[in-house]
Amino acid sequence: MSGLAAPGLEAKGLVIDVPGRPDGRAIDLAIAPGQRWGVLGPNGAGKTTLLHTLAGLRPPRVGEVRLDGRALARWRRRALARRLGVVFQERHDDFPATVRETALIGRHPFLSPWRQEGPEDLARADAALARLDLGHLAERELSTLSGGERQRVSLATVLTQAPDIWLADEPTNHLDLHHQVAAMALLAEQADQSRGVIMCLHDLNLAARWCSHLLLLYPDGQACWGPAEAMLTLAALERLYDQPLTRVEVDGAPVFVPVR
Ligand SMILES: Nc1ncnc2c1ncn2[C@@H]1O[C@H](COP(=O)(O)OP(=O)(O)OP(=O)(O)O)[C@@H](O)[C@H]1O
Repeated sequence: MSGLAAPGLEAKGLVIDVPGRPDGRAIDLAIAPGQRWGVLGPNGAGKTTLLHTLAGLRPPRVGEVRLDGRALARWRRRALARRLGVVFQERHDDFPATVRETALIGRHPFLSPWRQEGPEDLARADAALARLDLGHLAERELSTLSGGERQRVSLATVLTQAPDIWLADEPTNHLDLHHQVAAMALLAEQADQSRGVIMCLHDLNLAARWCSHLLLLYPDGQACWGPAEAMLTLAALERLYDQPLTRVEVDGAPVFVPVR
């Protein structure tokens, strides 16, 4: 399913629908194959709302989202589910399922209603679980996992799906340092395979290190976006978080440290 033809997923004059908030600035951007977009903003800025709107899970207030030039509203739900993969922030659906059964949900958009998963689907799920260091937990009930293990199952489920566009809501949530880097490396690898990636992040330094493009989302509906290096200015980030910062450089990449 890789090999997405440009322009990928596009926001056209998009205003997300955050109740009680002014429209602010309409968003116009394209998540092209190979790009790694990060969405930054304080709590409540609308990052999750934006991601869900881009995934077609909630309607925009104004404007539209297009995939391959066609409005999401004109896509069949199932066709969209094959192309867009969402890593949700926290899910506690908690209907009984093992880790492997959960990863296999990634194959559901590709199965006809009467068809069970086959050996190829199982192989994809097991490969994804192995990639996320979850092979030894494949038979475990999801409800027994730690927060970080659950987060890795969410990533493994979308990896099993292998969508053209990844929409990841805080993909490093609950992850230890090693697995944070592994998750970002996985998303970078997906982009390298001509997939589009957009992720909401709270960690400025992961964003600075791993994102090719950034969208800064302000709580009043204002927004700015562009190539990461152009967005990573001290003034813009301090205003975004209402927090004084210091900028240093490590291995040629900027690192932002909060000033106490
Ligand atoms: N159904 C709703 N009714 C009223 N307000 C809502 C509703 N859903 C979301 N909101 C509000 O919309 C705003 C944006 O929420 P959203 O979850 O998109 O923010 P976020 O940037 O992802 O935040 P966080 O960093 O805390 O995850 C928040 O202020 C939230 O309280």
